[in-house]
Amino acid sequence: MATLLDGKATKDAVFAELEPRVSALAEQDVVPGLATVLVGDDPASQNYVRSKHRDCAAVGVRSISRELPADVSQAQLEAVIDELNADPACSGYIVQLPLPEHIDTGAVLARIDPAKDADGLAPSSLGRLVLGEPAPLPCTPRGIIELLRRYDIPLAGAHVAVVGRGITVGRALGLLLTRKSENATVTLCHTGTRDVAAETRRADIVVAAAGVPHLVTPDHVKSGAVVLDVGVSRVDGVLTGDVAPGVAEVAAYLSPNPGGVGPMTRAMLLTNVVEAAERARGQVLASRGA
Ligand SMILES: Nc1nc2c(c(=O)[nH]1)N[C@@H](CN(C=O)c1ccc(C(=O)N[C@@H](CCC(=O)O)C(=O)O)cc1)CN2
Ligand SMILES: [Mg+2]
Repeated sequence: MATLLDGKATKDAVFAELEPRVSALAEQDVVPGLATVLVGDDPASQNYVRSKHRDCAAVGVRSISRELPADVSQAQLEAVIDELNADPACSGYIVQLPLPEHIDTGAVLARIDPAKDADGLAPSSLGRLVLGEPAPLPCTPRGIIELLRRYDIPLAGAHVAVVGRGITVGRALGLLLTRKSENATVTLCHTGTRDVAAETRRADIVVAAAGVPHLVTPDHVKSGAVVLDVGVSRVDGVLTGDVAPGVAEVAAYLSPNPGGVGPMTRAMLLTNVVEAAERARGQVLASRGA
């Protein structure tokens, strides 16, 4: 049976490491602040936002909540973005996705001050990632890499098959993994891929992020591979991942869903916020010549 990659325990370890950094900022009268923008009343999104606020309390980060009705206009939503961009108590913020259909999501993300982009999903942050320039990193891909690193699973030279080309996971993960610091070789599979199983069977690491319940079955995975289940679907109200149960008998390591990459996404969000506060503090000191 595969060894489970425990995202919850790893998130707790990341939080324990953040606490002294938050204390060091507090000694300089800086309290990092994370704001969340939630539009509408989707229960899953409400749940994710609630857990982000709980995480803030656990680590000593101030949290700010903006909740807007599902029929909010583009202009009203953008006014909230402008407020957060100007709010000195907010070190970083996220706009919970997905947004309602009538909202131009790209325009909203493009309006986020890049210095406050806690999600790393603003176009300027993704552009900087493509160019190899420092930028906040998208939380789920960063969480995947951090989870592998903490279990000593090597990426350099590894063949990683990513299934799913969404911006929040698959496409951004491909960019992170092919940086020189990771040096992995990536195959990005999507709905146009002729034979997904043939691609994943060649891989040392399979990341299933398509949002198709139990898409990855044991015959998609070579013996001894590492498999991360990232996709989220609800089947009869039950959270169901992209990885079928029998995969645990073939893989050497499995990041389960729930309990794997989801908690790591939360851990990396708090890390991004603390880093944003540290950067902002560094800039204030530099401007004073300190
Ligand atoms: N602005 C963003 N929107 C969304 C993101 C994102 O990174 N930024 N990702 C997802 C939702 N998400 C965070 O926002 C998220 C999803 C899941 C989890 C998590 O910890 N899941 C638990 C299970 C929870 C359950 O039972 O429902 C787990 O995997 O163990 C955290 C964050 C889409 N939107
Ligand atoms: Mg839209």
